[in-house]
Amino acid sequence: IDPFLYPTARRDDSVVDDYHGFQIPDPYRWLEDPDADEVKEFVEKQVKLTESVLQKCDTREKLRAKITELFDHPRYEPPFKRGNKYFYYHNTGLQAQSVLYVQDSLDGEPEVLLDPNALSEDGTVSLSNLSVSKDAKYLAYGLSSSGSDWVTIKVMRVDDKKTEPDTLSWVKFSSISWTVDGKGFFYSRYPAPKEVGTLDAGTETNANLYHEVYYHFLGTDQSDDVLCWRDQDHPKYLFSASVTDDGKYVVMEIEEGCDPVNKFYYCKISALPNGLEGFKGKNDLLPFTKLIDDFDAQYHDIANDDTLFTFITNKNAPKYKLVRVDLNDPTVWTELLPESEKDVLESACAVNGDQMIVSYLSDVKYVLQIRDLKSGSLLHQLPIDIGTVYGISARREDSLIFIGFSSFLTPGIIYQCNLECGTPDLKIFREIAVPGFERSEFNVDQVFVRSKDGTNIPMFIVARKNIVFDGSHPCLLYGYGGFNINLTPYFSVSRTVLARHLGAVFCIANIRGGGEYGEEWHKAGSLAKKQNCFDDFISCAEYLISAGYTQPSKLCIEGGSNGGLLVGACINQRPDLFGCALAHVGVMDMLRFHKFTIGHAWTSDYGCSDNEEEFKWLIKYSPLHNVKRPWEQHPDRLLQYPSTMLLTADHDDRVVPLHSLKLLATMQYILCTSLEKSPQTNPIVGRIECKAGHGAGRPTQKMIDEASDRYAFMAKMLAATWID
Ligand SMILES: O=C(NCC(=O)N1CCC[C@H]1C(=O)O)OCc1ccccc1
Repeated sequence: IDPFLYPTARRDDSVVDDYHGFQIPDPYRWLEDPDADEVKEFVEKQVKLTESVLQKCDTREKLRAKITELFDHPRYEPPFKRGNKYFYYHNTGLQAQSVLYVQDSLDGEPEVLLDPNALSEDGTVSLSNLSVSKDAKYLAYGLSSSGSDWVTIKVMRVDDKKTEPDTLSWVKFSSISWTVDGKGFFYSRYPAPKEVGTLDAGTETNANLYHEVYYHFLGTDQSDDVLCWRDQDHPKYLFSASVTDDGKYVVMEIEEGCDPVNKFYYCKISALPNGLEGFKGKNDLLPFTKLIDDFDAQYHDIANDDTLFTFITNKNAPKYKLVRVDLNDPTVWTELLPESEKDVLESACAVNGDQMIVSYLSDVKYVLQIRDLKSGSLLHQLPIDIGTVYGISARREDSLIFIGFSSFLTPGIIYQCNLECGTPDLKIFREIAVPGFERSEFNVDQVFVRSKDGTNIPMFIVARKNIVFDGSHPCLLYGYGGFNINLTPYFSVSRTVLARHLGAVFCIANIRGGGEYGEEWHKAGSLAKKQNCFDDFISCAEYLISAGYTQPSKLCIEGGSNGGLLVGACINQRPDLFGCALAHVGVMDMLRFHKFTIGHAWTSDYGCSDNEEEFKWLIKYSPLHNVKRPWEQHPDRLLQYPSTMLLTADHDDRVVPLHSLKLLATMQYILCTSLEKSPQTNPIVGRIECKAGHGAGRPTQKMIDEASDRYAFMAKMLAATWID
C-alpha cells in the first residue's frame, strides 16, 4: 500500500512516562479512550483502509462460501444429567448460537429449553455459563452481550420453561453453584461501575477490582442477596464458590492472578444454626475456615466423604498429583495418586460412586483412565486416539458418563461409557460428520524442534498427503505460549478449507509458557523467561523452512491474545522470517496492560512495569515499544515487515482494543507514513469488529466473516493460489 493511503494519526509527543528513571514516550496514549470522537474517527478510517485491501483479496468470497458450507453441519456437546433429565447443547450448523435441549431420558424426545438466538436479532447475546439445580427443577444461566465478559444471570423453571423475574447484574468471572435444597445459588460479581447510566458494558477499560461472592435466594431481588465473602485488603483477589456434592460444604478457591495457585477456604453450611437464611439482612460474612491460606500451590477439590477431602494439586508436583486430607486434622496430608514421571495429570473427576476418571497429557496427547477413588489404583485404560478430550460429563453419582473428543481430522465424537458392569464399554454416542471433508486426504505428524537453548519443542503438522518438500507450500503456524494453556489437536473448519483449497500446511507449536509439560513448562515461558516463547516459535518457523515445508514469503504466523503478543514480538524480532502475520486481540502494550479491566491478573505471567526489574524484562519485548525499521537494521538487505493484520473488537473487555490500535498507529507511522519513500510495501492493517469481544460467544456468521477476511488477506499476501 502507498504510505499516503494510511490514515495519519496525531502523535502527542508531550506524553512521556518515567519508568524507574527511563523516559518512555507514549504518543498514541489518546487512543486509550474508546469514547473519544478522535478515536472513533481513527477506527473508522482504519476500517475503510482494511476494507479496500480486503476487496483486492480475491479468495475472500470463495473462502466464505467454503467455510460456510463446511460449517453447516450439526454439532452436539456431551449431554449432562440432572435429576432424571438429560441436557445438551446442539447447533444445526449455521445457527448464531448453540441451543440448550432437555430430554426426559437419553432417548426421550428432545425439547428446546433455552434458545439464545431468540434473545437478539443478530445473535450477539450468548450463553456464558449455566447451572441446573440438583433436582433439575431450575436452570440458572448467564447471558453476555457483544462478547463482553459482563454477565447477567437469569433463572428459568425447567418444567414449564418460564423465565423467573430473578435478574443478577455485574456478574463477571463467576461460576454458578446451587445449594442442594434448590433454594438458591452462589455466584461472584464486581461492584457496579460508577458511570452505569451511560455505559455500553464491555467497552469501558476500568480495572476490575474488589470481586465478591454472593448467595442469591430464588424469587428475591439482587439487593437481598447475601454477601458471603470479599477481601477489602486484596482488591485483586478473585473468588470462586461451589457447593460439594453432598451439599454439606461451600468451598471457595481464591486466586490473585492467572497462576495455577489458590487459597482454599470452606464453610460447613449444614452446620449453620439458621442456614443461609440466618445471614439475610445481616452484614456478617460467612464463617469460612482457612484450610490453605497462601498461594504456594493449586488445590482443586474433586470429591469428599464428609470431612475427608480429595484434591488435585501441584504442591511439590509440577505435573500434578492427587492428595487427601481430613478437615479435622489439616496437618496430615496423604498422597492418593503420586505425580507421574513424564505425564501431566490434567483432570480427575469422581464417578460411579467410588471410582474416578483421570486424564493425563502425554507429549500433548490425551490418556484417559478409570481409577479407584479410595486407593488411586488403576482399574481401566480407555482407548483414545491422538486428539483432545474436550469435555467429560460425569458426576460421582453417574455410572453412565459422556466424553467429548476431537482432533485435527476428527470433527467430533461423543463417547458414552457405562461403568456399571466390570469392564467399561466405550461406545460412540454421537459422531459429528462434516460433509465434504475427506480425512484420508490429510496427514498429521508430530515433530520435536530444538529451540535456541536446546529445549525440544513439540509441533503438530497437518498437511495434504504426498506433498513435495520443495518449500512451495503456504504454511500457517499457530501458537500461544502462556498461562499454563495447552494447545492440543482439535478440528478447525477454516484450517481444513485452507489445506484443501490453498494447499496450506497447518502447524501448532507447543511452545513454552503453556502447560503441555506441567508447571515447569509454564514457568519456563513466563516472567524473566518470556523470551523463550519467542525463541521457541522462531525455531519452529525455521524448522518448517529448513525441512522444506515452506519459505519465509509463504509463511504466516497467527496467534490470539497472549498469542497476539507472540506474533507482535516475533515480527519485531524477525521481520525477515514471515510473509504474513495475523494477531488477534493481542496484548501489545506491556508497560500498561495491568491498568485495564482484568489485565492486573496477568502479572503472574508477565510481571509489572511498576517494578524496576520486571520493567526491564517487559521493555525488551513489548510489541508497542520495539517496532524498528528493518531496512535500517540491515542496510544490506531489502527487508520489511510481513503483511500484518491486527484484529480486535469494540467490546473486547478481556484484552481492550487500545493494545491493537496503539500498535497499528505505531507500525503505520514508523514503517510507512513517517517516510517520503518507504520500502514497506507489505500492508499493515487493522480489522476492528463492532458488537464483538474477545472471542467467547461470537455468533457463527461473525466467525465465518472474520475467518474469510483474515485468510483471504493471508492468501493474497502469500500469493497462494486457489485449488478447486
Ligand atoms: O484473565 C483471564 N484469563 C487470562 C486471559 O484471558 N489472558 C491472559 C493474557 C491475555 C488473555 C488471553 O490470552 O486470552 O481470565 C479472567 C480471570 C478469571 C479468574 C482468575 C484470573 C483471571
